[in-house]
Amino acid sequence: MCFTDHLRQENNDIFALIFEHPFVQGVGNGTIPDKALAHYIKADFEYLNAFMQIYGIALAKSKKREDIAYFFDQINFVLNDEIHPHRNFCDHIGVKYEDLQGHPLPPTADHYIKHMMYHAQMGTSGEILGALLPCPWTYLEIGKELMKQFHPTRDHPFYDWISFYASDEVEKTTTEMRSRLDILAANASKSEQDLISEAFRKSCQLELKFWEMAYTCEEWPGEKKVTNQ
Ligand SMILES: Cc1ncc(C[n+]2csc(CCO)c2C)c(N)n1
Repeated sequence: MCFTDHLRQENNDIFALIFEHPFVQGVGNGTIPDKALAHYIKADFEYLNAFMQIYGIALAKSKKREDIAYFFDQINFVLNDEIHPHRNFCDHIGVKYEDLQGHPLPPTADHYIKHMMYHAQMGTSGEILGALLPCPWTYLEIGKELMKQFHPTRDHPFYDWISFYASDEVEKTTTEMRSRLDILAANASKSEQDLISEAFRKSCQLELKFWEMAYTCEEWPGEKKVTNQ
């Protein structure tokens, strides 16, 4: 068993909770309150900006041309392809994408991006990938799980969202990140491997909490608005 197989096995409890979360099940059966969809897109637009910045930090720390090219391609993917599933949600609720951009991150999304930023700034390359991997991996499995459970056809309201995440491109992104992490972990000490596992598990848990944040329209308490600083 390779390192990332172990990670997947150790976090099976969280993957299972994600698949059965009411937001994720609501994507499958086409019923999610509009409010929750809007809350999700607002937070996810900012999350994807942060994700690209983290790839940028990883790129800046890369020495080999091939690694630079890898992070560059991943930024390009998030920038130009990840907008399609967002547009699917926007079209469904009849809201312009632009109106859901530039909003402050709710607490859970704020915590998640700061967790990834921490590993990007303070950790090894393995730790960075450990913190990033649950992002494509949980979404790929959600896409496949919803395909299996609901067999959506083109007339399903979230057909584009589900088929995007169940696609070969997202599979390729996940497989490539896994193989890169497997190589780094194979050359890492036991204590570094433990740090990678810890970063991976927290990101899985924060993925689950992100769905909950969107479903409950989580906000910061109090009257004064916060910013994304
Ligand atoms: C909270 C949250 N987690 C994961 C994704 C999915 N996702 C984000 S970036 C990316 C590509 C990675 O190279 C994928 C698959 C999302 N949209 N929002």
